[in-house]
Amino acid sequence: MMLYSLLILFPISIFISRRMVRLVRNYISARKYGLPIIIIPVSFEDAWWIVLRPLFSFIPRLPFNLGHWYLYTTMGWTTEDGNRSLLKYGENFVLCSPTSNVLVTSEQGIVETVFGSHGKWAKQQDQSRLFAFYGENVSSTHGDVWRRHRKITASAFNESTMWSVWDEATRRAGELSLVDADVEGGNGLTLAMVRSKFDLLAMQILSVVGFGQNTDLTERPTGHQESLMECLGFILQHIILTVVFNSLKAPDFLLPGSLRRLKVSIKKLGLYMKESVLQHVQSAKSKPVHGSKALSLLESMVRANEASKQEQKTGGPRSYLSDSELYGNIFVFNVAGYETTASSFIFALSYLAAHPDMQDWAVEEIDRYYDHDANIIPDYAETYPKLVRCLAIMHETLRLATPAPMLVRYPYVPTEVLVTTKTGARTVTVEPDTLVGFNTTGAHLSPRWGPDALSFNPKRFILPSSSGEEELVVPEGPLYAPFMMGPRVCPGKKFSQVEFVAVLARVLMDWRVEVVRGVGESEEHARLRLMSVVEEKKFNVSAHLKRPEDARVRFVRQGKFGK
Ligand code: HEM
Repeated sequence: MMLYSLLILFPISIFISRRMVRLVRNYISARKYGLPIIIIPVSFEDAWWIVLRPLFSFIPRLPFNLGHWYLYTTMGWTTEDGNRSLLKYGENFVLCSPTSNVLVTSEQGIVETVFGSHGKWAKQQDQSRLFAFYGENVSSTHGDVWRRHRKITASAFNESTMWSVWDEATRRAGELSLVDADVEGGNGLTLAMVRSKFDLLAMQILSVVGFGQNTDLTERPTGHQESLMECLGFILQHIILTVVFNSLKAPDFLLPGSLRRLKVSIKKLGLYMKESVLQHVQSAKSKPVHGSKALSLLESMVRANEASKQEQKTGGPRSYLSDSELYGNIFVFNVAGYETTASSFIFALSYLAAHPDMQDWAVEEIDRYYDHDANIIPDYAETYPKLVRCLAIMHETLRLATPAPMLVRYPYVPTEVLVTTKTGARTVTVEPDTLVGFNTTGAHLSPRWGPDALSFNPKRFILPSSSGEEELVVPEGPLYAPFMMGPRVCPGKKFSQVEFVAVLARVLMDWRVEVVRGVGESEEHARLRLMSVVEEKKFNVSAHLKRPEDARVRFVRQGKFGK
């Protein structure tokens, strides 16, 4: 018995001692910044902790605030924290763990230095390569390789793509069924139900615009066991499971059903991508594109790639993408574009249900520019630029519920940054083993936004222009950066904005979204309750509600389209 205890306790004590030594070393190094230090015994960089963390969910409830560190041990902790740490510790502080130090910042100068340039600061390797299992891509690469990826992939996000996004999003949103059988009884839909409807919508739009697959959800081409949407959908909805278990080499019979299904979907999606790339390469070689024909992201990318191959200089560095890099990129477009946009829909609709005055304000704009014929899709170039209130609603939603709450970088070599501390500005050297984390949530909810920083007020982004028309004014820089800034700014920014505006405008033409009251509950109380549910967020690839079952909204037909 004694021997068994020793066999177990010995490695554990070695493990703990080594971590203690590293913690002390990192603490000494963190002190040089002159900033508040939060000591955390484990970090979001410890892969084993990510798996075990849920087992320790009791820690925050420990007495005397002993478990305050638990919050900071997950990548998206700022989603839960809101602006609390910023108010308590300031715009700069350090998370010190045995694994590394993270300099958390929302200070303009530091963010501009670190995220504004690509040369000296890199994305954290482990994180950026998570979704590279189909191939390296624009998100997983750095330096010259990244430049090659970015050049080819950027060509996919052109104005003709935006036309497709607009048309597809408007059409799909018009087909949405937002009533459930129980709505007659006045129960409406839980926010979880609404999310799953808009998740599906975002996925359908991506699969059409991304792959050019305008097929039924379940249509299976000859030789395929699953439709493209089925396997893409399954992977995207189980993305964490995919990342964790994709490399598992265990035989099928040892795996639970969901993992077996995942393996099949991963393989099938690979097959679909291979077929699509092959087909587009052949068509790029044989058929030039005429006029403004809208191409899918994949097709545009393949065509730009083929053009690059033609221009390749003998002996020069490779200027085009390999097939696996094409697969890697189209997959990462789907991962990056799906959760982020779907999450914006659910938060925006919840805010609008809780703020009927803002909904009226948006509908007033939509009424001005939309024909009341359901079959007419308004012209993208004519209409989209005018829907500034709808876009302001997206910006306000992304400010309050940003899907990318903390972005991290590390310097390739020891690099100096100017940091403001309680005693004034000082230049500090950031070592390559230290991360700089941009606390976007803190910046978005900072008191710099004024006394109503925590309120939903999309009007803050609108200014009347000299011509009397309303103009969208979005602050530039670290105060508001949901799409990031600098050279690695999100290439799908406009894609998601066009999609959001098209969907919101069409949904609000058809429906009015209202909060559902509990028995004997006042309207005012129901709205406050809805907002309390919306304020409790957690991070899981993007922002999610912690209790989406605890609030309901009802979509009431507006009948403007005579339905
Ligand atoms: C509300 C919607 C969206 C938000 C808030 C968002 C946000 C972001 C942010 C913050 C980054 C920078 C990440 C980093 O540097 O670590 C990023 C990168 C990226 N996004 Fe988006 N995104 C959205 C929609 C989309 C869409 C629709 C697509 C594609 C269809 C897309 C594709 C990408 C790609 C490929 C990157 C990596 C770019 C690079 O590293 O050079 N995103 N996005």
